[in-house]
Amino acid sequence: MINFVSMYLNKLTLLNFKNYASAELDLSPAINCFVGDNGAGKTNLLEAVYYLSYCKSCFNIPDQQNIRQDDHFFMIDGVFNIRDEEEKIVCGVQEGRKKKFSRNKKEYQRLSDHIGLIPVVLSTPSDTQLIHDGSEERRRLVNTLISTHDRSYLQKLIDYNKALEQRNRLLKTFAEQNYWDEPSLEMWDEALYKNAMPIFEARKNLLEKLIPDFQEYYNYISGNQEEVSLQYKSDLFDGNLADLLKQNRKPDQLARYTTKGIHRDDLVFMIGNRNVKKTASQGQQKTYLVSLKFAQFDLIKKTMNKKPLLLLDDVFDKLDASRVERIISLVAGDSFGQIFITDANKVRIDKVLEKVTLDFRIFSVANGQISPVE
Ligand SMILES: Nc1ncnc2c1ncn2[C@@H]1O[C@H](COP(=O)(O)OP(=O)(O)OP(=O)(O)O)[C@@H](O)[C@H]1O
Repeated sequence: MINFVSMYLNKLTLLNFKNYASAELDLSPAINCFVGDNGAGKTNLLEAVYYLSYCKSCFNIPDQQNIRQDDHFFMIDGVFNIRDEEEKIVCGVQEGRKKKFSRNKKEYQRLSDHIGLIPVVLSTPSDTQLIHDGSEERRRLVNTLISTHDRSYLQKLIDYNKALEQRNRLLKTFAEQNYWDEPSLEMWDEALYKNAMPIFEARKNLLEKLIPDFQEYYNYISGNQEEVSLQYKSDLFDGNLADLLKQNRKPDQLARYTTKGIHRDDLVFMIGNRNVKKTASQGQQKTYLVSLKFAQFDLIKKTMNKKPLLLLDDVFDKLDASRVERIISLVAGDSFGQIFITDANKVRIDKVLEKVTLDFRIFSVANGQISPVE
């Protein structure tokens, strides 16, 4: 049996963070539920926990915008229990100053040194962007997942993107000035295909691990109602990039950009033989995305030997009662660690928790005030 590193957030203190002037929470090591009306500040609490893990907002909101309106700084203070030791993580942002991030009062010189200490997985309604937005969103997910355990991956991606930018610039110049210079193009080809192959292999490996777990979760949550698939699409399945670039000189010349490569990679989300984006119901889309997050959770758990904190924002909305029940039976089992759940529907949360045997705490959230529900 694997012994995962024990890890949970014991106490969370906020000062001037979003709609919280000040708040202090003593948390359960198992399940924590935040209930309250729309706009009360439930998601803001999950965002604060996310900050303590990734040193930034989960919604790409600039730090300064998270300072409470009319205030000049915010502070998020988390007391964790990691391997039975107390660890204090503090994030402070002051207007016009560099963000400060510390562990046990020692300030980090590089925020990247902190990433990985406390992994979290967040499921939020805005995950639907993965389905509805362009392929860049889906590549970002894959890149984030790989870079959590492969530090060299991001550098290869940066090098690839730099070469791609230069090559595209060259193709544009050729077209505008009506000439063609094969050797200077070949120089960038080499930088592209050298980096493309390991990136392609890393993505292929990741998806080979992720897809079976994802399908298993989807089947379980949906009660085996639908068959799902997730497919990795890449030009590199058609041959190596060196050959593809050579074969596509003419299309590149006409398009004025590089038409083949891993910058075009995508994930195809299907239920049965239908594309999720076009035909899946909101509940099916939700099930798809939540299953993907759970598979992501398993992957991080296996690679880092830690159970990430699981943040479930409004996860039950749009799901029928049996799907809700199966999700809760999953997260309240042994496989998961500390969980944070938000819901605007208190009745649903009470019902969901009826069968839970783990320790849980419910907090009522209203206008940036939090109170434990006895
Ligand atoms: N910098 C800020 N200063 C003050 N208030 C802010 C700031 N940023 C966001 N808010 C407020 O936080 C509230 C949104 O909180 P949050 O998204 O956590 O709500 P919620 O309880 O999750 O709602 P829902 O159920 O609709 O998802 C809004 O009222 C918003 O105005």
